[in-house]
Amino acid sequence: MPIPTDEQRLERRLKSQFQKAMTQYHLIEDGDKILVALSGGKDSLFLLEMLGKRAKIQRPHFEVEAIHVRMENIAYESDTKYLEDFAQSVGVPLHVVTTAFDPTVNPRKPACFLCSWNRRKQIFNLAQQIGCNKIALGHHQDDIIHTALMNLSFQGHFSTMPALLRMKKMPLALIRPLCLCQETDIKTYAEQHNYQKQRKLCPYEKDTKRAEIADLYKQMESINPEARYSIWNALEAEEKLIEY
Ligand SMILES: Nc1ncnc2c1ncn2[C@@H]1O[C@H](COP(=O)(O)OP(=O)(O)OP(=O)(O)O)[C@@H](O)[C@H]1O
Repeated sequence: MPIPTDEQRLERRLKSQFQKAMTQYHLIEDGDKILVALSGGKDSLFLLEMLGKRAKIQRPHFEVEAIHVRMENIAYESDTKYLEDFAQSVGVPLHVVTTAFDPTVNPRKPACFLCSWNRRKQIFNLAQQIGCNKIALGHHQDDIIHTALMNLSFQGHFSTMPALLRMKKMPLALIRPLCLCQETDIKTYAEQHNYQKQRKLCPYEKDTKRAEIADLYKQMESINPEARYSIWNALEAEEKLIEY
């Protein structure tokens, strides 16, 4: 048997982590209709590719559509044509929705909050309109760990963005199928597969606290290369990864 190349090993690892997340956190069931939230970044592109390809396999049988939300008043240059072609190449219909928000209406709410609130609203509305029961987001394991450290440092509780979150007020669940994948692996995969980078020009984007926490986490990993697994096991043990 030929020895697999680094590229093949990476692809196998990512696929098996994706598969493991699906079963371990009960992310996908037969008959699901999933709406992938596609920002155009490497993570949600990779998520779309994985779900699009997985949907072609017999069991579980599920359908996939995607949404990309464009914020009219933010100079976030997403190449819509590229996203449409990408979605088509993995056999997923893409909905492009354009919206806007007024940052002056409620000056006490930061622009980032208003922007993401509006984006979420569009995603939830479309999911319900087209009969989706799940929304898939492109957060990976590093995002989930950073959020846990943020909540611990600033909110005074141990919690994070769960892999599966069933909404209480509507028949919808949020899923994060990349929750076991590491950011560096997705980045390398995206480079190997020539994913096109989207240019972000958001004037409001300066979440310095999150960037500082990401640096802190790097330091933790340099002290203990197993820190990732330790934090993840703690989240598992405290049942923070599935919310019914
Ligand atoms: N404009 C958008 N349209 C649709 N979904 C979005 C949009 N922006 C973000 N999302 C969803 O929210 C997730 C987290 O958003 P975030 O801004 O942290 O990601 P990103 O760094 O822009 O891109 P990505 O996570 O895709 O690499 C994305 O992975 C995606 O699923």
